[in-house]
Amino acid sequence: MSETVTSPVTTSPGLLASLDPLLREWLPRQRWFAGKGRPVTGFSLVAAVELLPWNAKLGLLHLLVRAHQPLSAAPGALSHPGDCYQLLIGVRETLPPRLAPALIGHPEKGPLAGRTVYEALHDPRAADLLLEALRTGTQVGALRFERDTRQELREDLVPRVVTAEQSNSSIIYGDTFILKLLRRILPGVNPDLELPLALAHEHCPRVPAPAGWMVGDLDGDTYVLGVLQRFVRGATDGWDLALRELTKGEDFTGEARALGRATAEVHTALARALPTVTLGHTQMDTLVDGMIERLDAAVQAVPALRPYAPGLRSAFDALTELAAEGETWTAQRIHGDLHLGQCLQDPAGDWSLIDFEGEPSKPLAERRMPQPTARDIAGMLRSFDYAAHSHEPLVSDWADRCRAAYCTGYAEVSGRDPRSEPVLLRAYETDKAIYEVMYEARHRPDWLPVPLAAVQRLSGGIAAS
Ligand SMILES: Nc1ncnc2c1ncn2[C@@H]1O[C@H](COP(=O)(O)OP(=O)(O)O)[C@@H](O)[C@H]1O
Ligand SMILES: O=P(O)(O)O[C@H]1O[C@H](CO)[C@@H](O[C@H]2O[C@H](CO)[C@@H](O)[C@H](O)[C@H]2O)[C@H](O)[C@H]1O
Repeated sequence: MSETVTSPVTTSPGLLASLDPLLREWLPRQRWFAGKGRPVTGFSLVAAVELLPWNAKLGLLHLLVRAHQPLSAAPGALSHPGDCYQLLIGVRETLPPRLAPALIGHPEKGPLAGRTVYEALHDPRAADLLLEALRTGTQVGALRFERDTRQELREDLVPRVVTAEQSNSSIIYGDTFILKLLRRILPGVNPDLELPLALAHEHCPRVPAPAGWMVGDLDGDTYVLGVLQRFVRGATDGWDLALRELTKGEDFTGEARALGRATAEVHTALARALPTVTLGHTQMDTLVDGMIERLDAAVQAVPALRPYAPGLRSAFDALTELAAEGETWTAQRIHGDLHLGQCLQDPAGDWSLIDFEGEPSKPLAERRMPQPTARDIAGMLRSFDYAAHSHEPLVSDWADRCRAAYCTGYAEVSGRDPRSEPVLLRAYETDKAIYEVMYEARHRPDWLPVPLAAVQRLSGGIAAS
């Protein structure tokens, strides 16, 4: 039986006070929490909606809360209202054993005292309610659920939560749809909805079409909160597939070439759907300035980069020189964070690209700027290199062959071989490798040798093959 919203009531701030001590503990432990390393000192409520009344047998609260954190981890640093997060909080007397892992805690004060609160995504009744709200196009308080009525959305799809590590949280419905609930919420147009919608409009089959979306209307701003998308059934992601083929000693160039074709199909459709611009020397200088700033910051943070800095810098200077000589480039909307893990292969062998959110740490306006397609291509070239380096023993020419096949596939569809612009490609690959050095130093120090090996190669001036 499907759940429906019973009480479109905006909830009282007393509820947040009741949850506050529990959330301070729970939030920083979540994979998707962006403010790691700094304590949460409190919350302010941005919006709250009771999807089911909190004092009912099953209560369901939709909260947008701003976490207060000090700007640095230094003792005594002042706390500020920081990132805004989307939370779906269930309230029950007691939790059934199957929901025990979702426990947030037992509030001691305020209206929720004595009850049990938990992460409601894991509760099929809450998941059903979200699907039903999308199906029926419900509006409740500041929350608006919308759908593409051309796609059939059955009400009996059984939900299950995605347990893999991810930056947001997703629920799969009956292996037919997947709902991604964005966790760190920003006002404005979100490319994770904008680009798949634009691609669906262009009938691009390489990106699963959005079937529904969930937004919040707050103080004149719209916040994208969730996207329901066709689920690619039985899919394997490109990263897992590449590692599997490496282990078996199988050739991956056929897949790499197909991935190049898929990327070009998506780029071509995006260039049709959304504006493109020409980058002259002023615009290219601005892009290069960003690359140099990221290099400088990375050298400060990771001293192992220092010996390579001049060589890396030369990759950026070469681009500036070309721009000064009058060369121009086309920029368009791109994926923005493309790597093998963002590519899904279905059992028929067809590839789809997912996760158009861009780099989550960047502001939305920056993520939505037109950019050279070389940026996405460089991301994939780096990914083949990563895959080769995670295999023992290192198969030295595996990445080179995949990288070449990917570029060949890309050229077959787009008519432009990325290798014909080696200076641009080297600059973007260098920028990506520097980003990866920072990422690995922060999150996975064991992986640091992988981008550092690329840094060594790129600083020697060897362009992508
Ligand atoms: N349309 C889809 N079909 C099948 N699986 C998907 C789909 N979208 C996402 N997934 C799975 O969910 C995981 C997380 O999705 P993703 O969009 O990358 O989320 P996040 O932004 O949280 O990292 C992916 O790695 C993939 O395994
Ligand atoms: O998947 P996200 O969008 O959160 O991207 C971040 O994490 C990625 C790792 O999970 C990281 O990707 C790097 O490692 C991958 C292998 O694990 C490799 O395929 C990528 O090429 C490499 O960049 C990504 O950089 C980071 O933003």
